[in-house]
Amino acid sequence: MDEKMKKLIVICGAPGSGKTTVQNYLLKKYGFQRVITHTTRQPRIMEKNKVDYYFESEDSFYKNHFIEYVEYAGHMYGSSYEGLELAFQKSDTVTIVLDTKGVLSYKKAIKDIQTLFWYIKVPDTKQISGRILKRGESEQEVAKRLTSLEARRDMTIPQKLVPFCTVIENGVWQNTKHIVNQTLKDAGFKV
Ligand SMILES: Nc1nc2c(ncn2[C@@H]2O[C@H](COP(=O)(O)OP(=O)(O)O)[C@@H](O)[C@H]2O)c(=O)[nH]1
Ligand SMILES: Nc1ncnc2c1ncn2[C@@H]1O[C@H](COP(=O)(O)OP(=O)(O)O)[C@@H](O)[C@H]1O
Repeated sequence: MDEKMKKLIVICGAPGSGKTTVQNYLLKKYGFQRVITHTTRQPRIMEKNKVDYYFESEDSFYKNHFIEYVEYAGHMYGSSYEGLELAFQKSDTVTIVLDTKGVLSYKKAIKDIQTLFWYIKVPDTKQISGRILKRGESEQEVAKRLTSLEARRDMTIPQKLVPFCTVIENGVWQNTKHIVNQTLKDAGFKV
């Protein structure tokens, strides 16, 4: 594929802010592909291996060729060169969900691809735990993730991301869809 055709949308934000919901909207409405990343955490009820993540053991995780990897709330997460390549084989625009630390590493590593960076923000953070609980996780699990150092860091946009990251407010979903469409349009995507 011509490198100039390739486009990447990097999505970050707090747990439960709607990163996956926004990504799924992009896949459904625009036919973009998602970059599947790797994790050592257990799959949630509806999650499937090789669709939502490559679910890895502590050993198999380190066998991948990572662009970057992080520890987040006690589990490992990493994005591989293979995952990115596979997504680009299927579409010239792909999206990836990362934590905010991974965004900085990714930005440094991937320089030849036109990239949009989005930080998903919930206007009222009190809504977050309610939204996550609807996803079917236990209250204990949700509490552990939300109180982690990484989740607290990602609850607001880190200063280093401000110069290049577009903040997408995810309050009422109907409005979010318009914001996403408009943001793509502003970036020169045909919508
Ligand atoms: N740096 C990095 N972060 C990742 C990767 N894959 C997922 N994440 C992030 O890891 C964090 C935890 O993800 P997850 O367990 O799915 O929880 P969620 O944010 O509540 O949906 C989120 O901030 C994801 O964006 C990766 O490959 N690299
Ligand atoms: N605008 C919204 N209004 C209400 N619920 C939402 C909205 N956006 C996402 N959700 C719900 O919030 C929960 C967390 O969203 P999700 O996309 O899984 O978050 P993340 O990937 O950031 O952890 C899901 O149950 C999802 O259906």
